[in-house]
Amino acid sequence: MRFLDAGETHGKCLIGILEGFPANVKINIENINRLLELRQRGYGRGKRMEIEKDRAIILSGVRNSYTTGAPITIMIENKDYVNWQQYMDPISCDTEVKKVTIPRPGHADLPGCLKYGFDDARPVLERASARETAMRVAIGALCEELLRVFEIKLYNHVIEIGGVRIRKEYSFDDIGLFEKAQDSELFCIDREVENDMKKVIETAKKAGDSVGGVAEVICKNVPFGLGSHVHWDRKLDGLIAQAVMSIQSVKGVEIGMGFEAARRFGSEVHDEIFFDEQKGFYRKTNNAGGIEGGISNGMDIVIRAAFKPIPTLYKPLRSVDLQDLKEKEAAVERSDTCAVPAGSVVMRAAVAYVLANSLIERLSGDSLDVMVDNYKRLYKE
Ligand SMILES: Cc1cc2nc3c(=O)[nH]c(=O)nc-3n(C[C@H](O)[C@H](O)[C@H](O)COP(=O)(O)O)c2cc1C
Ligand SMILES: C=C(O[C@@H]1CC(C(=O)O)=C[C@@H](OP(=O)(O)O)[C@H]1O)C(=O)O
Repeated sequence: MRFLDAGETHGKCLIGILEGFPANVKINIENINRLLELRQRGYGRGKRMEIEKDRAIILSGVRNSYTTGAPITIMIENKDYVNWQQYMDPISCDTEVKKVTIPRPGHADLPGCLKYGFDDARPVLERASARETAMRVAIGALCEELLRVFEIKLYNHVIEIGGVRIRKEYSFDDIGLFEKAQDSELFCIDREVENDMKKVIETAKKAGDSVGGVAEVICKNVPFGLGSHVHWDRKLDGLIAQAVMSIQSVKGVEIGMGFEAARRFGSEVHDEIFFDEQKGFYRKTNNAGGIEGGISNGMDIVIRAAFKPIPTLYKPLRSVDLQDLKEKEAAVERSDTCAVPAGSVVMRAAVAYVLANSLIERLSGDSLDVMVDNYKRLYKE
């Protein structure tokens, strides 16, 4: 598969085209809209989320709720466009009014202007904005529709915000815990700690500051054999890392034990191999996070990402005006204070896309029936 998404944060809409998705997969549009709604939630979001009500409008590639194998086009409307058309209309608009000439440290403003030769960061931030992640979530949700047929399920939750970390020890088998986390304001399994996380966000907001954090995605029931050890660009861990790292504000990606493995002895890290007539090969631990040698090993795939704090600060950092090269306070745009919960949903979508793509490759699927047959042959016989 491949997908392309387009659209500016204050433009008319977002468009995504997903090509190579197999035919005959039943799509429940409500599942897609539910993930879109989850992405909009999360304590610490700004005023924009009060304007938008993201809904996926499918324009092609699906007929009577079944995919046809043709490219799937999705549109998500930007409700804020009515307030921006005079500054964003593709053919004729006022480009003098919404100029951003003092780049925000940490955003794409300065490198974007330098690279594209602009003295106004408006065209840069319009596309760099994480508004675009709404489409990535719609695409990922579509991929989850395929993964669900093979009982592969993904869960996202937040484990740390601004240095406040969940205290709870949890098992990846406790699915109820992760499902319940979706009902909380920060997608957190530890309600007590969640209050402390909210306090950190409040403190940042009052100070005109921002906070980041860490989110985790757990993928259950992933069959062995996705990805490959043979080429660098087919390694599942590499593909996941790229997809997750490309999310706005992600600065670190871990799989399984991640960075902690670098501090331990091999005997404390590697998951010993056992065999049982019923279960086949199995492990008692999953420090590898479900991937060895770039190939899924049949255990849960566990990914964590570190999100840096939001770059727009209401109490701005120092910057330099692109017009007169004088030191000034960075520009302030309407902004979130913390986007880690939303980021966890985007992360889940990014991983869903990679897993669906690898599954299609593995089960050589132009249509779902072929994939199901191949799945049975490989995993059930
Ligand atoms: C869901 C989400 C919402 C975000 N909201 C904002 C925001 O309101 N203001 C802001 O300055 N950055 C926001 N960001 C982060 C910027 O988009 C991001 O820092 C910027 O595009 C630069 O990319 P980089 O952080 O990957 O270097 C958000 C990120 C995510 C994932
Ligand atoms: C629009 C979304 O997030 C936006 C991401 C974003 C940024 O700079 O990344 C800046 C803000 O944009 P605005 O100035 O329009 O409020 C966020 O609201 C969204 O997540 O759907």
